[in-house]
Amino acid sequence: MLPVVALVGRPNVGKSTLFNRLTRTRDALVADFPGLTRDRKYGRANYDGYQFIVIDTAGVHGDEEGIDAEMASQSLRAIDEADVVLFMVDARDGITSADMGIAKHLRNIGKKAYVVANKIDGIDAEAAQADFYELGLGEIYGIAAAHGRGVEQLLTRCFTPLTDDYPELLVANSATAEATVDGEAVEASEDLTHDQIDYDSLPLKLAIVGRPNVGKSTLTNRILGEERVVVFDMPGTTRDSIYIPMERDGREYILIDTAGVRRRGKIDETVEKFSVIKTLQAIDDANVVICVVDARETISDQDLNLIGFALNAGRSIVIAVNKWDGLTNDHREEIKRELDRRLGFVDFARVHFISALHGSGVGNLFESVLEAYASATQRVGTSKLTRILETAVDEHQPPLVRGRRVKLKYAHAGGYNPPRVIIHGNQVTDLPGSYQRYLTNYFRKSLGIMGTPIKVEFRESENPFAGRKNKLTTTQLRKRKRLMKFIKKK
Ligand SMILES: Nc1nc2c(ncn2[C@@H]2O[C@H](COP(=O)(O)OP(=O)(O)OP(=O)(O)O)[C@@H](O)[C@H]2O)c(=O)[nH]1
Ligand SMILES: Nc1nc2c(ncn2[C@@H]2O[C@H](COP(=O)(O)OP(=O)(O)OP(=O)(O)O)[C@@H](O)[C@H]2O)c(=O)[nH]1
Repeated sequence: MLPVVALVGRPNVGKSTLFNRLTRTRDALVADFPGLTRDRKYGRANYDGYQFIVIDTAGVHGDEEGIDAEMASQSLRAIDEADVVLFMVDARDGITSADMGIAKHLRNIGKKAYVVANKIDGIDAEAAQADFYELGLGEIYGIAAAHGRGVEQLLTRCFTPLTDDYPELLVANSATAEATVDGEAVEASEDLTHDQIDYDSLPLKLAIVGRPNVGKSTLTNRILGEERVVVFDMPGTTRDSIYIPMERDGREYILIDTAGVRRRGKIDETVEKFSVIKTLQAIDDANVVICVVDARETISDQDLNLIGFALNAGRSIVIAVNKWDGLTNDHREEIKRELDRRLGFVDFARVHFISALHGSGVGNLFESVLEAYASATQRVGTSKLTRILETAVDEHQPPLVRGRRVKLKYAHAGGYNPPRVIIHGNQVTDLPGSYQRYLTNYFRKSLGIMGTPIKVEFRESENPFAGRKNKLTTTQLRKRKRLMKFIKKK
């Protein structure tokens, strides 16, 4: 599971700026659920070797009387869901009464909160920070969210106590990239791990996610109704999903149920049925995600954000358009056109039209689930990948950059789940986006990859890290050491 970090503070202290910095990845997609979450914004952060879920809250306003109500309405919920609270204040403004009010709440709740004094750029940071000890929440961490200063130290500080509880916190993928600094060792060992795993005999973890009311429970029950089931609750907080082992055609699965299978006498009306955190955790924990959308409603931004979150997390996906029963042909054609238009960014995912209620199309879903899983876990050797690269280049030469043709030399596998292909060559960082997309699609087609994102990365043949080592800060070195230790342990 990924740990959850909540950003709280009064308006304008820089919460959104920090949120954007933390959730920015190369293909950033923020899971934003307006309407559902009443002003909370959820994102998946992949920052500086750490991955976690971050919640941005709308600011708590300054008026003393309103604080309780506002904190209760949304910030409190975020704090409740979080493992770590970052309480942001404005280093330039000094303490305000709103800050004092929030601090009081945090002290009462007793959850670990770190006071983050933002906007320390261009001012006497130490003097400005000193002010905030009065909040009574311990050490003050100065940052400039807009420039990134201090952010890494802050994260290292608040995550160090969590690394034992949350092994997923440390990113294995970016560790691979980092670890090439020290040679081939890590990449080789990652391959070894992958090669040692017999994916076919592992239970396939399958999450069924979607907005409220799209039919997740109906689908889960439909799938389970046909199978022999043992239901068990993972004990813990409300944010835990239910894990249900099942068997289908001789293969083991674990269904991760975010909706809660209907069981008589067990429905607690007070618990919010739909939880974004629960959904995001389930996606993260799954091998394959079935994203359920409602055919009777237009595809919403929330649907797209869920799908985007799954892709960003590198998960394989299958899209199930539910409630396909009882629609006229015209209506169906219209829905299909709408889907084509809005789901272009996941054109590699299979789309199924199903009726969870009547069961039609549900069996076929599993074919795509297995196909996506096989795509994500397949093994491909360097020689095959390099051959594909050569054919791609033969068919369509890379462009000239500053009068020289970009040279692509060889390709190798850089990771699995999702598959990563690393291409080495000269001037590769100058390759235009269109050619990078051409190569990505070419690899996808040649490898027959469906339902899973594929990442193609480029490395300069000369050691791109040469001379960089000395420039790493001590914190970076320490973190790298920890990452290496973590990878070796895995
Ligand atoms: N100088 C400086 N300005 C910053 C920094 N971080 C944010 N700001 C500025 O502070 C202002 C508020 O930033 P936001 O990120 O929108 O603040 P917020 O806390 O999300 O505000 P609400 O959305 O109203 O709650 C913007 O004008 C930012 O450009 C920083 O590190 N240094
Ligand atoms: N016509 C039709 N209705 C369906 C279908 N699947 C589900 N429904 C109906 O849609 C409603 C919502 O279904 P649920 O399975 O409770 O949806 P959910 O996604 O689990 O909802 P939450 O638990 O609130 O997140 C119910 O009234 C179902 O009977 C379907 O395939 N066709």
